[in-house]
Order: sequence, then structure tokens, then C-alpha cells
Amino acid sequence: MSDAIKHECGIALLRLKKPLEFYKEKYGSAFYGIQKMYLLMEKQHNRGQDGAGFASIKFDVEAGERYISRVRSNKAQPIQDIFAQINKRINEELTLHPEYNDNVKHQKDNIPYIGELFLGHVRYGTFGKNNIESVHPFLRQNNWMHRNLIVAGNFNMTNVTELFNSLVELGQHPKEMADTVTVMEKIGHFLDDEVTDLYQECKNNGLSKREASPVIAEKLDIAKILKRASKGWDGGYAMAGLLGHGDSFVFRDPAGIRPAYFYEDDEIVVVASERPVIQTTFNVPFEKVQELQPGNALIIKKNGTVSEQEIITPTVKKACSFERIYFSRGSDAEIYQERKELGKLILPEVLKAIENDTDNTVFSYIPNTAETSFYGMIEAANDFLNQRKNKFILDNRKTLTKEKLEEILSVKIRTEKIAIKDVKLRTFITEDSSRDDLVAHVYDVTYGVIKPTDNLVIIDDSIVRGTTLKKSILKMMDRLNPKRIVVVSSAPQIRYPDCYGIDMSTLDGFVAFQAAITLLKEKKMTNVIDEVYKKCKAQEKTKDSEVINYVKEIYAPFTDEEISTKIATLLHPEEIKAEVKIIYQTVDNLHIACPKNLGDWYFTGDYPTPGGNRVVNRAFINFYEGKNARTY
Ligand SMILES: NC(=O)CC[C@H](N)C(=O)O
Repeated sequence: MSDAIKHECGIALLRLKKPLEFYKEKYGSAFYGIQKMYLLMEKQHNRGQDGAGFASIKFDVEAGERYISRVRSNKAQPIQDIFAQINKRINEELTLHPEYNDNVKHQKDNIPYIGELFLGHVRYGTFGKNNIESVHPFLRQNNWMHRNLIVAGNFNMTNVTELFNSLVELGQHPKEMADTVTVMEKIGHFLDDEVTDLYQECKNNGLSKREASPVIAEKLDIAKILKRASKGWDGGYAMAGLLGHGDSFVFRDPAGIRPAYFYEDDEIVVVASERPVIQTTFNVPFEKVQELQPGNALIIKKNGTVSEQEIITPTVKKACSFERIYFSRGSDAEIYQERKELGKLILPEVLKAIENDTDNTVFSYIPNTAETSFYGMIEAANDFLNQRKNKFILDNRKTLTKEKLEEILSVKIRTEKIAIKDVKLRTFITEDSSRDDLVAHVYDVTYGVIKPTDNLVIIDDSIVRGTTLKKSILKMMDRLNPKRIVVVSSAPQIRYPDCYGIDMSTLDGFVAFQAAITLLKEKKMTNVIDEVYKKCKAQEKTKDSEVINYVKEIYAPFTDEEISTKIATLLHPEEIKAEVKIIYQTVDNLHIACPKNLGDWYFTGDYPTPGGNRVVNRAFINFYEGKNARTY
């Protein structure tokens, strides 16, 4: 991906079902859980680099002993940083007390972070800032064990302000306006209620406070709490939580927008945002890892029972297709095939752009995530070439000589590694535009493989803003003197903001939006822009479920190709000599390639929750009024 988009978060929840001695015996260490957590988080570092956090719970400790540990970091390498802190602490204890070394009980009693239940999070913020207070997991402490709540999530709610206000209405006084705090306090409120009710019940049955505690732990109905807490949530989420006494859950939104996968055996239960993370960390096959169903929660009671329960009736499944195109790791068996398919499906359009002249075309890709779709595109290109060869051979079979046949078979699809990312360079570059010359070098190119008669086809996963394309990639590729540069996007045009966990919430950042606005201006149709603004303004106070996405009218007068052509001119730096073409995947082909992830609101404007329409409405108003702000 050439545009740097901030996106996503990753969660990792791990429950050890056996006593810690078991892991010491079998795997050589009672710190097994911490080690696995490190892997689970590191294997998801793609999902969040603004911050990382870790929390753990020890089961069955004596009153007065610490049983919750947490560490968070927003440093440059946050995962490394938190595990360095954890290791340092553990090693200090072990050095100071050599007697702990082979004694699991001592370790559990005296060393923090070791425990039976863990929650990890890697963050890219979509709400608030990147201060340490915004880094998950969040902690809601209480002297009652059951009321301690630790929360982390991959989520974004479109209606945090309303949810915040409803807490205030409940008489609360939240100390922060962070979305995770709001969600946590919602759950916390109903958790308190439930604990109070259960205690009352125990009291009525003649139990003392002390006797009531384990009964409450056993009876605590997590599904009921989540049902009550999530009334009114509008967004995409995979919310994970731990309760002080040892229950835990992961809860997924009813449209399945955000991903969550889990695996269970008799030693562990694990949940993560991506399937291959679980596969590689625990060496389990693809089929053993299950997807948590939309609207459901995986509930892991302290006593070890695990159940998947419906919390909210699922709506039409609209799992985020961007997960497949770009965010999630391509090592997932399905995602790998899907990305290849994206590359295959776009080849016909590429062939049109190069007038079928594969002999004078070099195919390449933008590193690294587009590599898989490149493989697919090349497979399809080889099929195309073989058909051409077949036809020639069959048509000329009477006159064909050995030499001619060899010549025909020697023709190949030309693939080269053209673009090379100079990752380190980016760190020296600030937003300052006078540094454009430096920016141009963020990508370097391979010299000596392109002839002036060549087309250069380069595939990227998607084009959001196109800034890096314009400022670096196209400029550098033009230095190779190709006849024509064809930039291929394996995803459709990004036209509408996301509001479910990807940090792209303003319209004017999208090059497709800029192209549509430019076209409207050129064709003297600015009245459309004013009309849309009026309609958006008029429904500012309308109920979410009745809001209509009028921004579609901005794109409606134009075909996809017209917009792509305009994008090509917008991204075409003046000094470039080559002809530049831009090709996008169609939405239909996207759905063919990724049939399980039909969430496509950023391409189509069809939002899976009512709040989405409000967000796009606000985004347009902000654009029109010149405000540069997030829209949720
Ligand atoms: N990308 C995400 O899932 C972000 C989670 C949450 N909204 C935050 O900003 O912390």
C-alpha cells in the first residue's frame, strides 16, 4: 500500500484452562501464557502501532494480594516496550529470589503479569489522541472482585457522544471523553447492577457476603450484561473484556464488521483479530480456528466453560472487505487466495489499457501487501499469453518449424521488481511541502529493465489519497522512461469515509472525491455540490435510521471510468513524460473475489448501520464548510 492509512486495532485474549503447574511441566515454564501473548500481539503488529497494552489476572488469590497487572505503552515500538518492561520485572524478581525459579506457587504469589487470563491490544487510534491514557486495555477498578473490568477493543462507534450523554443521564460522571471509557462504563454500569442483584438474591437465601462471592462469580450472566450494555451501540466492534474474578468475553458487532476468531482445546481458549495469528502461535490447522459469529459473544467463565451466545440479532453480514484487501495478514489461507483473485479479475482491464501488448509490458507491484494480487494478475496474464500461443500454433500447425515453435514458447510475461520502499526515509520527512524532493525518494526504482517502448503496469492494493503515488512513485517510475504507466488498484475507488475502525473519516482526503468535485466544477455543475450540502444540512437533526446518504449524488453524474481518468490527471505531476492510466477494481469483482466480506461502504456508500449515514452526512457538511475534523 502506497498511502499510509492508520487503521484497525488488534485484540488477543488468552485463557489458560489448567493450573499453571501444568504448563511448567509440559512446556517448561509457568510463563507460557505471557510468551504466547507476546507472539499473539507481535503477529498482529500490522494492526496497530500507535500503542500496545497488556493485562493479566491471577485466579484465586488471597485478599490483599494483587491479582491484576497491566502495562501500556505509546512509545515508538510499543509491543517491544511493554514486553521489555514485563521481562525486566520478572527477571528482577527471579534474580532477587532464586528460590522462585522452580516454584510455580512462589512465582504466582510474588511475580506480576503471570496468571491464568490475559488480554492484549495493539492500537491505531480512531478516537481522541495518541496519549498513554488512550492506550488499551482500560481498567475499571473496584474493591469487589467481580466488578473489576478490563476492556480492550477493535472498534469505532458512530455515536460515542450520544452514548456518553446517556451515561451522564444515568447519573454518572465519566472522567474521560474516550470512546473506550464510554463503552467500558456502559458495560460496567450493568455489571454493577447484575452483581448487586445477585448479591441481593444470595442475601435473601441467607448467605453471608463472603459466602456470596463465589456464588456471584458462578452465576454472573455475562450475556445479560452485554445485552443491556450494548443497547444503542452503533458501530463496528470486537470488544474484549476480563472481569476481576476470571470471567472473560469477546463480543462482535451484529453486522460482523470487525473480525474475531477463536480456538479452544483442553489447555487454552484464545481469541484474536486474525485467524493465522492463532494458527501460527499454537500450531493449529485452519479448520480448527472458528470465526466468532456476528452479534455473538464468546463467553469464557472462570470455571472453564466456554459458550458462544447471541447478544444482538445479527443483521446482514457486512464484514469489512478492507481486511481482506489490505489490513489482515496475507498468510491467511483464504485471504491469500482472495488477494490473488483480485489480481486475476482485474487483468482484462489491464489488457485493454496496454492494448493487449504483453510483449512490451513490464508488470510489477508496490511493496509489500500488493504482492499477492500481483501473483494473481501474473497467473491470469500467463493464461492470456498461453491462449495466444495456442492459437498461433494451431493456426500454423502445418508450417511450424522447430525454431519457430521455440521462438513462440520463449515469449514470457515480463515481471520485475520495480518499486522499492525506502522505509527509513519516511521518518525524516515531516509534513513540510518544501521537502517534496525528499518525499519523492520514499520509493526507489530499479534501473535498466524498462525500454522506452514499454508499458509499465504497477499494482497496488488501493489508492486512498494518492499522495505517495503523485509525489513519489509516479515521479520515480517516470525516470525509467516507459511509454505508459498503468497504475492498477486491486480495490475499487474509495469514495466514502469509514466510521468503524479505520481512521479515514474526511471526504476531501479521497482522491476519488476530489476527482468527482473537479469534474462537477469543470462541467459547470457546482449546483449539485450546493444541493447536496442543502440536503445534508436539512437532515442534520434527522433520526439516524432516516438519514439518506446524499453524497452519492456527487458521484452519480459520472461513470467509474470518468472518475478514474480524472484521478489519473489529478495524480499526474506536470513534469511526467509518460502517459498515466489508473484502473480500479469494480465492486462486483471485489465481491466475487472476497465473497465472505461484503462490507463495502467506503466504495459504495451503503453503510451497514444507520450511524454510517449520519457520519457521511456530517463529513460532507464539514467538507463544504471547510472544517477538517473527524466526523464521529
Ligand atoms: N482502530 C480501532 O479499533 C480503535 C479503537 C478505539 N476506537 C480507539 O481509538 O482507541
